Amino acid sequence: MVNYKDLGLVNTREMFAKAIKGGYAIPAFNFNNMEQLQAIVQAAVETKSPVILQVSKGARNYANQTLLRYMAEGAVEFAKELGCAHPEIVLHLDHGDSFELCKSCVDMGFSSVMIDGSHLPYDENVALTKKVVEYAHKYDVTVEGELGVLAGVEDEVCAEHHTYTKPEEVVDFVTKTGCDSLAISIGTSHGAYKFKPEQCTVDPKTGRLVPPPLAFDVLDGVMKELPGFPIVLHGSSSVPQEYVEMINQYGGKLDAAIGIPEDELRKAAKSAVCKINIDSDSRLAMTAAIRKVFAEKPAEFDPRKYLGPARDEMKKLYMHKIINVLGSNDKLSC
Ligand SMILES: O=C(CO)COP(=O)(O)O
Ligand SMILES: O=C[C@H](O)COP(=O)(O)O
Ligand SMILES: [Zn+2]
Ligand SMILES: [Zn+2]
Repeated sequence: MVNYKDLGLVNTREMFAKAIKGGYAIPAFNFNNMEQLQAIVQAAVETKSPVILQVSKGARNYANQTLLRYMAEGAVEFAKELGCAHPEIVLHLDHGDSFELCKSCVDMGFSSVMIDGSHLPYDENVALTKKVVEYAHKYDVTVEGELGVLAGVEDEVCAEHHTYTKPEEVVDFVTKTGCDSLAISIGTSHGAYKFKPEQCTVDPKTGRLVPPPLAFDVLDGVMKELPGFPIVLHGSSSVPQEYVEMINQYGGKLDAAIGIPEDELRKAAKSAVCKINIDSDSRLAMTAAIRKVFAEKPAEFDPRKYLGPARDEMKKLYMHKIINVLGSNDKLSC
């Protein structure tokens, strides 16, 4: 049993309270490998931003949960070496799907866990979330629950349509479970194909596709029911078209990849939305940079020569999100 406090990590409680008050959102970036983690920490330190490091089930299968935990512990020391004496780093389980998984993360030093019972019948979601909260709170680990279902593939379940969160359920859910934050469904979804082209209009200036707006009325309804309660948005990559074009230019094939416009995320970040999840954009930045090196320097075979540029591109992306979209920069004294 390791407690996250001994690893220099923090939970989300104060972080979220400050973010809601300050009208910004904390970036929750997924990581699966060293280069992503380095880029996240470098970006957070350079912008003086708190940050949430997210580990998904896929990441655990790919990189091993224990190794990722030690990497996150190393991230705290790395941030200090980079000049931030008091970094605020959360190690969070993304889309936990069982009590046992959440418990094992709490026991190995995660400071925050998500229990995603959103695909279960309401009462089962309540019971499972409550059980995780009761365990996690014993160790001061914060818990994210979820109500409403995102369209697309989520937690190995595929939903064709969004089921928006019902504002009339949120007070009951939060009261019964005791969760610390709530992920909601308002039209975002996971991955790089969030909208079909036929759902979009065309911007006459750029010729690019503009997706339908998020259901801000649902978010407003939730905030009215739960004033000041921390809300989380999953599936919030914006799928920068520069990266899609770069990938396609250098031999990739991404057709009609469309994300959430950054203006909508900016608007959400100013509200009670205090955690915004971004994974796909980092994958796109990494892939674009690697493809460029492969295309331009076909004789290169030292991984550092393409993973290095990929790391730089991801860092640029993370800094952009922090400074220009979420507004979480300059929140640490360091
Ligand atoms: O929600 C996410 C992780 O939980 C990531 O969403 P994206 O696929 O939009 O990056
Ligand atoms: O929720 C989805 C995250 O982007 C994690 O994705 P993953 O399961 O492929 O690691
Ligand atoms: Zn879910
Ligand atoms: Zn998610």
